[in-house]
Amino acid sequence: MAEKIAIIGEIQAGNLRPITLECLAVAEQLAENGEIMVIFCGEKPSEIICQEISSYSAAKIVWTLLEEKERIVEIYNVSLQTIIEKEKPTKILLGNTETGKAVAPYLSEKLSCPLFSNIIGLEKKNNQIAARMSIFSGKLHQIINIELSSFIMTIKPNAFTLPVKKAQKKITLEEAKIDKKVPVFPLVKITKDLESKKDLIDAKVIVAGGRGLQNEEGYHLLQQLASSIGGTVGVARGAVDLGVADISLLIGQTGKTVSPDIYIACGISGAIQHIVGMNSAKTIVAINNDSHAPIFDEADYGVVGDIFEVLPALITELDSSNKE
Ligand SMILES: Cc1cc2nc3c(=O)[nH]c(=O)nc-3n(C[C@H](O)[C@H](O)[C@H](O)COP(=O)(O)OP(=O)(O)OC[C@H]3O[C@@H](n4cnc5c(N)ncnc54)[C@H](O)[C@@H]3O)c2cc1C
Repeated sequence: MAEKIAIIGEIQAGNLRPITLECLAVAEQLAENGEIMVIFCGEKPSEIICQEISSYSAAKIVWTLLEEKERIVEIYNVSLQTIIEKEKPTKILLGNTETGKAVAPYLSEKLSCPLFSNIIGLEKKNNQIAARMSIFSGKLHQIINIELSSFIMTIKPNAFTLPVKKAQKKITLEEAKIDKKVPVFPLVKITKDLESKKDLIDAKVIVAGGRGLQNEEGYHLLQQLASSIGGTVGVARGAVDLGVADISLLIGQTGKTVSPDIYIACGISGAIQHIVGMNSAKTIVAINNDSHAPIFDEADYGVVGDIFEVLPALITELDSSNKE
């Protein structure tokens, strides 16, 4: 059977999320000479996004529009199901993101298609696929041999290198018209998260703070450091409990899972519920006044010190080197 791989694309604030390209990297590994398509549910991809996708191996983009009041999981899932039932892909790839985690189990059940989630590595030999899966909140990796021709797979953000760009080619752009049903639970209101300008999940540099921030002044220092280094602010539970930061910035078991290139943990003890959300960061720097804090077991670089002394010094140093 010829491979036909569908990727569920994600657009945020008009930009293609890196996870969509990471799914393309996986699709290229799986497809060999098969067809790859990207499906966008919600908005029409811009010309720039179409051009970007056409530089990789995708041959087709299918999109469908959802009005703001229709952007709820119930309508989103049914719309995707309709497109997939028409396109009949052999494999479906999507990010292990908040969207992906809401869609993948639904599609798996409705299409009676097995789901492999949180994949961080892949090897294909003949017709057998060995997929590395991150399980138990990242504490273990499980390797599974897949001999099925059809499946759904969610890809952990930042686990795969982006595919190599090729010369742009012509790509088919097709709108899917879908009869949307009236939702059982209508949308009341969408509230925008004003604080986090960049999504934490896609951030390459994260400056995170915990209870050690102590007060608004500590949180302000964290924001200043983030701005000096071009990073995004995240927090551990202690900072939320202090009342200085919004829960939408929480990283960990009940918060977001992040995998940035650099993670700077300021006044965070390193409880397991926090660690599971950030331990796949490439480089971890910890600043804590307790040399025995468990966060130092995870850190590549550590500073034992008071954040009210270390952060101002770091900000001054960074700002002066930024000016040079
Ligand atoms: C079911 C469950 C789910 C949870 N989910 C999450 C989650 O998703 N994310 C999460 O973060 N937590 C989560 N928690 C809470 C978690 O167990 C910890 O309580 C929490 O991570 C601790 O946050 P913290 O590091 O900010 O605070 P603390 O543990 O209080 O640590 C503060 C640290 O700051 C240091 N410090 C204090 N003052 C200074 C200073 N001036 N300079 C430098 N260092 C200083 C201290 O030495 C200490 O190490 C969860 C807990 C449960 C039970």
